Amino acid sequence: IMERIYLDNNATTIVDPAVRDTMEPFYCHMYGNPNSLHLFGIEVRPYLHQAMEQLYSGIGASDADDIIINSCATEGNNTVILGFYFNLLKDTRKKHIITTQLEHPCVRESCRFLERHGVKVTYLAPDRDGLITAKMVKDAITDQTALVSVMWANNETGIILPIEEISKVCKEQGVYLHSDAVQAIGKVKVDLQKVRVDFLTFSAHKFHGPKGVGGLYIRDGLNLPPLLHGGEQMGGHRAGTVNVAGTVAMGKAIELANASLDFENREVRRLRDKLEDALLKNADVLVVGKRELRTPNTLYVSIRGVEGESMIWDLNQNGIAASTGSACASESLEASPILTAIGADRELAHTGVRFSLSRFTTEKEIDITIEVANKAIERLRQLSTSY
Ligand SMILES: Cc1ncc(COP(=O)(O)O)c(CNc2co[nH]c2=O)c1O
Repeated sequence: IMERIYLDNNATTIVDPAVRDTMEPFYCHMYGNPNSLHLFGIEVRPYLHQAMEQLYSGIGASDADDIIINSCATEGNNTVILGFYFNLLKDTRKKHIITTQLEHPCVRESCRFLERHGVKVTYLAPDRDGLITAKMVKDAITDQTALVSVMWANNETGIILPIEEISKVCKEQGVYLHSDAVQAIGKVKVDLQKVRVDFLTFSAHKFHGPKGVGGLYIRDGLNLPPLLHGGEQMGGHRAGTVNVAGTVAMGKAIELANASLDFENREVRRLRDKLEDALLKNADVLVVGKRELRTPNTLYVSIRGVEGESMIWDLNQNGIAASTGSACASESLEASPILTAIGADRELAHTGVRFSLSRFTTEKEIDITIEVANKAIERLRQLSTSY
C-alpha cells in the first residue's frame, strides 16, 4: 500500500492524539449542557473553565478581555467585520475599512458584503516581497477609517505580517485593529500582552485540534454585536450550546502548540528548508517570500513551465498531499492573487504549489517528497509547450 504523506497542514491538521483523548469523556460520560443547572450540566463547567484558562494563556489575553468560543475562524471573521457594520459604521461617519489583498476569502467576502451596504473598503496590495507594511496601513488611514483587518500570517505563502508595528499605527491613529491569526498560532508566538490588537480570530483545526471549533478574542471593554442571537452563552456574545468537547480540545491543542513552538521553529523549519533547498536546485523555480519572514512550516513555490494543478495531481498520484495557491474556477484557472501581486508574469502566476508541514512531518516523508517532486518537474516540463 502506497505510503501517504500529508503536506497540506495550512488547510487542516491531524488532531493530536493527546487532544483527541481529552474529548472522549464528553460524549458518553459527561455529556450535560453546561448551561443546565442540574448535576449533568454543572459537572462539565470546571473543564470548560480550564480550557478557557489555556486559551487566555495561549494568546496572552488579560482576564478582563473576552474569548468567545465559536465554530471556526470564518465565523469569527464574519462576526468582527459584520459586527463593525452594525456597531460603528452604520451610525457614524466612519465608513471606511482597510484590509489587504492577502486575506482569506472569509475576510475579503465579508468586506465585499459591507461594500454593497455603503462601506468603503481599501484592499492593500502586497509589495514585491509579498508584504503589507505598517507604512502602507498608515498611508491608507483617513479620518473616516473605523477598522483595520490584517492577517498575522498568510495561508498561501506563510509570510508573517508586521502586526506589532501595524498595531502601533492603529493605536496612534485611533483605529481598531482585527487580526486573523489562523496561520500564526502554533507557528509563531502570539502574545497580546506584547502586541495590542482589538480583535483576533483562530481555528482549532489549524493547530492539531478538531474541526468545528474556533475562538474570537475581543479586547477589554470593546462591544461587538453577536452574529448569532438567542442564547446567553458566552455572555450573549454567541448564542448556541457550547461545543464542550471541542472547547476542551482547543484548550489542550493551544497548550501543546505553544509548547511545541521551539520544535516547530527548529525541526519543522529544518525539514521545510531541506525541501525548499532541494526544489531550488531546479532551474526557474521561485519561492515566494523571504525565508526568515515566513512561518516555519510553509513553502509556496512557483515552478516555471509546470501548472500548479498538474504538480498537485502528480504528487497526489504518489500519495503526497499539497495544494495550489491558484483558485480553480471552472476550466480557466485563476492566477494566484499573491503571485500576481508580487509581479509574477501571467504564466508564472499559474504555477503556485504550497507545501505546509507540521510537527508530525518526518525526514523520510520529506526525502520521498523531494524525489517525487523532482521527477514530476522533469516529466511535466517535458510535456510543457511553453518551457
Ligand atoms: C488565514 C485564514 N483565515 C481563515 C481561514 C478559515 O478557517 P476555517 O473557518 O476554520 O475554515 C483559513 C483557512 N485556510 C485554508 C483552508 O484551506 N486551505 C487554506 O489555506 C485561513 O488560512
